Amino acid sequence: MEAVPAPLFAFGVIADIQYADAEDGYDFSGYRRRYYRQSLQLLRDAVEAWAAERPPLAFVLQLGDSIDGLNARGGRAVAALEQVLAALGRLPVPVHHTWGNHEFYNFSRARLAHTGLNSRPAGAAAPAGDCQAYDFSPATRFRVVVLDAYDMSVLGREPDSPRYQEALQLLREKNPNESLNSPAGLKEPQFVEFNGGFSQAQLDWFNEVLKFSDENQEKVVVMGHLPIHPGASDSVCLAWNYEDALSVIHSHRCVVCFLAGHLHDGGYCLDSHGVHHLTLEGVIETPPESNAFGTVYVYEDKMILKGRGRVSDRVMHFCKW
Ligand SMILES: Nc1ncnc2c1ncn2[C@@H]1O[C@H](COP(=O)(O)OP(=O)(O)O)[C@@H](O)[C@H]1O
Repeated sequence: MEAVPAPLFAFGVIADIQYADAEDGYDFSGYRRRYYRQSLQLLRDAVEAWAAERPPLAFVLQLGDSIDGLNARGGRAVAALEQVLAALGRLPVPVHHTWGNHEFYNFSRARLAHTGLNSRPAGAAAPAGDCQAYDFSPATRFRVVVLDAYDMSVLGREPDSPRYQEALQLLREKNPNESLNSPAGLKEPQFVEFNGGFSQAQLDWFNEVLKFSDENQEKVVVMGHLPIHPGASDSVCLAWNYEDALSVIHSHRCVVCFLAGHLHDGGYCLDSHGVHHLTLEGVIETPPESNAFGTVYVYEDKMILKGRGRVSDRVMHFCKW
């Protein structure tokens, strides 16, 4: 019998834990149940499963919305975050975090930088300013880029800051609704307050990282809280200027996969340039008897996602090699 080749390395993925010590509730539409308290147990179950994997995982990607905005109202943000980080801290491997809207409902951007959700290694090259994007290389000829989908946003920044004003102006231009969280009647429904986008400085930095990766024959996985391809999202959950991020990716050959959260139903597509877009199902809308996380096994020619609970298994071939 032919031996199954070992992967080069493997990593864990999880999205939208949205933990709060609160009774179950519902999403805005009132139809989707949210298991606020149980989500911490599902995270602990995920950690236990990852910790038992052999060979051990190289790292875990947490795709944003680790705690729910409900915590802010109850003054429980710090306690909730401590519990989530303690659960993840049982893993002996690095966890890389991207920030979602619910992080900003609980903490300012400045504050988040001083919490355990700041996973950017000290001294890592990053865009100028307070953008949280960074990249790292977990293995030879492989790179992970962590994007900051709320770099251009009204969430997380002081109302008197230039970036807040710039974001608000753009949002108001695109969204005339009384509630800026409402996408009703919009030509570009992603222009809602609970989303955000990428600044030009971040896109320029991203372009340089991908140029380096192209030149060094690296394969790149990109992660961000907001999806950037309509085939892997509904029209509301996309990043404001998702097309700009896609243009940067498509002007290089190195990117093999874009990982996102935010859309709790999940999504997937293979785009016209051979990039896999995987939007992970959210833990928060996952019943207690199931789960929503995965392990990605990386090979020379493909990545294999082993999904748990609501997350499906998936083989993602590297189309450009
Ligand atoms: N269609 C809508 N119209 C107005 N407000 C909305 C709408 N959809 C969501 N919201 C509000 O936007 C915010 C973010 O929505 P939420 O459901 O919490 O997003 P998430 O899926 O990230 O948890 C909430 O305050 C919610 O009440």
